[in-house]
Amino acid sequence: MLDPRIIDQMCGIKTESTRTRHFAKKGVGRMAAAEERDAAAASSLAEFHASRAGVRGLVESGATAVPPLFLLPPGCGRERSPPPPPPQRATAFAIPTVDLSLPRSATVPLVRAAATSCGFFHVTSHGVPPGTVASAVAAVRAFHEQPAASRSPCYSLAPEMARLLSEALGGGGGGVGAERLEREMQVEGWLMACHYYPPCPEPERVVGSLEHTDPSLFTVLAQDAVGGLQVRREEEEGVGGGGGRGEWVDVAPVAGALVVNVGDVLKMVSNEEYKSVEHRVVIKSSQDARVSIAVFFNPAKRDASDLFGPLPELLTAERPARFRRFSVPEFMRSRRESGHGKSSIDSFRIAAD
Ligand SMILES: O=C(O)CCC(=O)C(=O)O
Ligand SMILES: [Fe+2]
Repeated sequence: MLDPRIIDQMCGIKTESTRTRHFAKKGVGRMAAAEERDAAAASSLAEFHASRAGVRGLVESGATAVPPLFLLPPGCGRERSPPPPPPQRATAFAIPTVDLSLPRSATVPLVRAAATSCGFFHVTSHGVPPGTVASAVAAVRAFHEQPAASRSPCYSLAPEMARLLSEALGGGGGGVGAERLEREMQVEGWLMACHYYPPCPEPERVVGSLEHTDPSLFTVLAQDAVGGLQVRREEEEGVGGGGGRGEWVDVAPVAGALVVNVGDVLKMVSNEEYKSVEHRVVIKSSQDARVSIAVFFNPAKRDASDLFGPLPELLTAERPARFRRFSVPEFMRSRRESGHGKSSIDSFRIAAD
């Protein structure tokens, strides 16, 4: 059994390794080696995904060494240093501690000293009951430590959705191919938002979440039975598309179903074949709190030089590219600049003649 800390490290290393593979791609003259390495890495990654057991599955399979997939390539300058020899005596680095029950005149200089020296500090007497933290930690642990048979569908849903959305692009009948999106951008779920919408005595006077489009490729959402998710329906174009027109309609929860919605990145990559629809959450109940969990799937290729745009095979004389190419950092910057939740894709739109 691996130490759980190693699992965490493995998760961290995986992310780094994905990024480093993209750096490797840029080495002119070492292209063949880099491509070979990429192909090998892609096939190990595919094998890992096919196991449908996640990183924890490696632990359960009794792995005693970190598979190469999770290691940075040698010479990239970002490898982890070899583990130090076992210490003769405990040498744990102690970050400063700030006891929040002390008077302000004491905590301010302590915080200043900590923040200006090592930048990390513990806070104690913070008022958050230990049981509250423990129950949040236990919920995360319980999810990841379910039997593999219960967890594995979670790992397979995302790649399956990416393949389906890809295959359905370009007029069906195979479309652009099931692997196209994965090849173009390497789809990964790297952000989860857990929402809790408390009941409200005057539900009609508030919103749980303001109208927005998701900046993702696509989002998978689990919701309980309370309801409150609404999408903006535009008459001319079917459902959605933003622009602040159209009527809000409820997306009633369906027992056992998950909601999938297209995000702004996929709208642009699909050259607007797919809609990224404005949605919001209203409060439906003065009695029941609502819980939802959104997982946002995005391109793993997030370097400034990884450019995406409408897939070339979707472009025709009648339907030329509607968006210019963009990188994920550029897209996220434009999203921040356009203000919370506002779609910024119009700044990438190519004006029609
Ligand atoms: O809670 C919901 O149903 C929607 C949440 C949402 O739209 C989001 O997290 O982007
Ligand atoms: Fe959303």
